[in-house]
This record gives sequence, structure tokens and C-alpha cells, in this order.
Amino acid sequence: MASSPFLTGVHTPVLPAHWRDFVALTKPRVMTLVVFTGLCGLLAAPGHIHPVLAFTAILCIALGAGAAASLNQWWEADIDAKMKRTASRPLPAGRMDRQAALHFGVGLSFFSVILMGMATNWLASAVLAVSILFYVFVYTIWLKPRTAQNIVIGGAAGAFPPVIGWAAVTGDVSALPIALFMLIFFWTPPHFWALALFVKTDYAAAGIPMLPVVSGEVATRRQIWFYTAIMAVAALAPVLLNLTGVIYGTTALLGTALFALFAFQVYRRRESDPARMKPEKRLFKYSILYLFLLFGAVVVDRWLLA
Ligand code: HEM
Ligand SMILES: CC(C)=CCC/C(C)=C/CC/C(C)=C/COP(=O)(O)OP(=O)(O)O
Repeated sequence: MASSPFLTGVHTPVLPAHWRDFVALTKPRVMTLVVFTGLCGLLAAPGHIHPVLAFTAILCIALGAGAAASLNQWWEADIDAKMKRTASRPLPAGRMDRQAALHFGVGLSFFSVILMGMATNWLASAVLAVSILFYVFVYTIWLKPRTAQNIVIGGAAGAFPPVIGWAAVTGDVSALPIALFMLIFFWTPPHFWALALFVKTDYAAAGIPMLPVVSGEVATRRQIWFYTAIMAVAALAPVLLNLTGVIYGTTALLGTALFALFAFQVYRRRESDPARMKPEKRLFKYSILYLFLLFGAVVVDRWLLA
């Protein structure tokens, strides 16, 4: 973009942003999995919800997650500008005014939370509100710039969608959605730190105290392994507690064994072998497939065994 006399700073151009930039602001690729886990929570819940209301509930999760992502980028425009991975986002690239991102994020937050309450119930609406507030205030504003454990606690925000989906149908929260919350909660550290191992130079440049930057690679690899072990317990908990059936049981067992193998390879790794995909990259990619598979299995189980 050519520089404009109306610019008040690098990140605050005066121009109407393209609709595509508003879509980009919602981090659509990451949110596919967020929405999928919410959908699975909804489909696994006992009871009945009208398809139109079910669709509205999932739409609200998507809009709420998009709103939270927009507010995250509104707050982090300067940080994003310093990292190669994020420098081309609408705000650091100067394609959108910061105020527009703020208004979009706040407006969408209210819209999604209120619509959720009107279409389903106010428990689902309240949990959606908590997850947005948690991502923006607890993770983005408070923990992320301060501690290397930022994603462990702050990552809880991303674990709420299955609880929201479940609550939208049942109006309450029981053992299975709590187990699914735990699964995502303990999945997040290996998911993110695996990625942080191969983009850590970016976080160092932006002054964000991500674990590999602060404690080094060896400690990060150890922590990935540690959280994978806890995640394995969370993944198998629904089976042990008899909350799911044989399809989830088999998927969780095999899927988690492979996750543990990849995490162990990350833990053991000392030197790079340029000929092969880095173990951390493999673990990161697999972490996404893993969650899709396990959540899908919860739903298949519920519908086949119903
Ligand atoms: C605080 C917690 C988390 C952090 C810091 C984190 C960070 C990241 C980062 C930096 C990427 C790289 C790609 C990008 O920037 O678009 C990524 C990718 C991804 N994350 Fe996470 N993540 C977290 C939690 C989650 C959760 C809870 C989910 C869904 C349940 C999720 C799903 C994904 C997916 C699907 C991708 C791949 C996107 C693509 O294909 O480009 N993440 N994550
Ligand atoms: C329903 C609802 C509100 C869900 C929230 C979903 C949620 C919190 C997902 C977390 C995933 C995510 C985009 C992390 C990025 O971290 P980052 O922002 O530190 O990544 P960056 O370095 O790419 O900006």
C-alpha cells in the first residue's frame, strides 16, 4: 500500500478495509478446528435441538471465536508486525485501521453471545462469553507477554467450544464435555510448543516469552513430553469412565499412541537431520489431525450406539 498523508502511524492507515481482511482477522484456518470441536460437543450431547437452532449455535461459536481472534490482533498489531509469520496480517500490513478491528471484534462478540442466548440458552451464552474474555484478557493481554506458561493457562479459552456445544443442547454441563475440555486443555501445550520450536526466532524478535525462547529447546522438549503424558490420560478418561464406546476407545488408543511416539521423537531429538521432516513439525501437523479424529469418533460413537 502506498503511504498516505492521512497516516497517523505505520499501523493506522485511514482506508475502508476489504471484506477479505475482516475474514482474515477471524483466523479462519485455526477456527475450523475450534468450530469442529464445538460441533462435536453439540452432536454428542443427549437430547434434541432443532437443526436451525443447532446451526445458529455453531454459527455463534464461529463468530465468537472470530471476534476473539480479531481482538487478539487488535491488541497485538505491533507484535505481529515484528514476526515474519504474522507481518502480512491486515493490521501490521496496513490494510485495516486498528479502530475498525476493535469495533468489529467488540460488535461480533456482543452479537454472538446475545444470539447464542436467544437461540439456545444463557448457560451456553455465558460460557461463550467467558471463552472470548479469557482469550482476550487472560491470554492475550495478561499472560502472553509475561510468562512462558502463557499458553498452558490461557489456552483454556480454546478448550471451551465442546462445552458450549453441549450446553447449547442440554442446558447443562456434565462429565463428557468436561473430559473433552481437559483433552483440548492438555493438548494445547504440545500443539503449540511443537510449532514454537520451529518458529522460535520469530517470538524472540517480538519479545514474547514463549517457552523455547525463555527456557531453551531441551526444556521445551521435556515439557512437550510431560503434557503429552497428561493429555493421554485425558484422552483415555472418557473410555475409563465409560462415557464413550468402542469407536472412540479404539481411535483414542491408537491415535494417542502415535501422538506419544511423535512427542517422544521430539523429546529425544538432539541434532537436526535435514533430510527428514523435523519431529516437531511432524508432531504439530499430527496434533491437528489427532483432535479432528478423536472428536469425530466421539460423535460417531454416540450416533452408532444410540
Ligand atoms: C493458546 C493456545 C494456542 C496457540 C498459542 C496456538 C497457536 C497456533 C499457531 C501460532 C498456529 C500457526 C498458524 C497460524 O498462525 O495460523 C496454529 C495453527 C493451528 N492451530 Fe493452534 N494454537 C492454540 C490453540 C489451538 C486450539 C485450541 C485449536 C483448536 C482446537 C487450534 C487449532 C489450530 C489449527 C487447526 C491450526 C492450523 C491452521 C492452518 O492450517 O494454517 N489451536 N496454532
Ligand atoms: C469460542 C472461542 C472464543 C474460542 C477461542 C478459540 C481460541 C482461544 C483458540 C486459540 C487458538 C489460537 C488462535 C491461538 C493463537 O494464539 P496467538 O493468538 O498467540 O497466535 P499468534 O501468534 O498467531 O497471534
